[in-house]
Amino acid sequence: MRGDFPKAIRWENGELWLLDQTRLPHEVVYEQQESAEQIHASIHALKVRGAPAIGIAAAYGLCVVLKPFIDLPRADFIAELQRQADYINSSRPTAVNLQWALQRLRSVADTAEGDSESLWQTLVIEAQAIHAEDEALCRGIGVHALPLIRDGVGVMTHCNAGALATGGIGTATAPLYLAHEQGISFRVFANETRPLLQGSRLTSWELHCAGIDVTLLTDNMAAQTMASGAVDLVIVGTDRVVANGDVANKIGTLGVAILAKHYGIPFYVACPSSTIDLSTADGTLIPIEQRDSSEVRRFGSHQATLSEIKTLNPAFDVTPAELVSGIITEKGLIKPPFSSGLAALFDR
Ligand SMILES: CSC[C@@H](O)[C@@H](O)C(=O)COP(=O)(O)O
Repeated sequence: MRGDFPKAIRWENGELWLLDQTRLPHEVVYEQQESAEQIHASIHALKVRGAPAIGIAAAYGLCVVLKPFIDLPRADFIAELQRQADYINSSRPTAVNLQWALQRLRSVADTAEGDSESLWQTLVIEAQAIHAEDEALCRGIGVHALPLIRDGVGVMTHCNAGALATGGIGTATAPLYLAHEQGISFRVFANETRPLLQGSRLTSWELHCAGIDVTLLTDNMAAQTMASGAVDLVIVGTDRVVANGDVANKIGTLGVAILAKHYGIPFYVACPSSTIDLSTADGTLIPIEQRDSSEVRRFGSHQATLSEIKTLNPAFDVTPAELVSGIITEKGLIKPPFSSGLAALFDR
């Protein structure tokens, strides 16, 4: 991946700047985030998106929001922290990294010594640690998934689990970037990902910028492409993996997994351990974000149907564990049955 590729999140001199991903690939514009309402809106509108990136942005965002309160007595500062964290956490329900990152800051506040100002500095250090760790976790995922990318393979992916969705080289894309660096020749099929087109606007753009051979498909071309024999494996990211190995990811992932099963193509999920939620037993308990109907009625900025037509717009679906061939984390590849392998990641 080229060093000058735009980063999703920049923390500079105590300021939070987010790349507005809704304008990609045509415009690269950063917006400074200055209030809780703005941060909430940026996450909800998918200006920053992808599970790890949402967590990082929320952690920095909480620091931005708390800065004006550093003169408060410590107990009042902590009360404000809890209130603002709850508010930012309500911006999107499915990606567990959002609550995970905010919980890390809450826990720091519970244990750190000192007045509100020094507590604020500690929160900033924790947010920076979350960001730096995510960069390392992406690379770790890439190292463990690299053996899957053999010379000549075709890889299908869905949505964007790339650099734009993380603090590093992405999750599903991490082995692709490493394989490309090593001169391995492979081909990527990026599903367009209706309704918000993360596959066409983001994944195909970021892989193309890196010089990776990427072919864009509309979502309804996935079956035919698999049937043609062009796809050797699927790798997707995830917003939440739960204790039994069920996987929530962008709407359409479940269909790709069912197709992969039909054609005997391995279906892998790549994620950092921060996306694993052992407190949720199975996928039926994962909250699925329902988004505004207007996103389905539109194609890009074009109104594609009548505004009175009813729609469905779940932003995510849940792929049952039995359709997943392996879960790749920074610690290695977990094979089914997943419950014990996932628990072992957390020494349980
Ligand atoms: C490494 S990101 C993994 C997932 O967050 C990604 O696949 C995804 O579904 C993103 O959805 P989005 O709605 O764009 O935030």
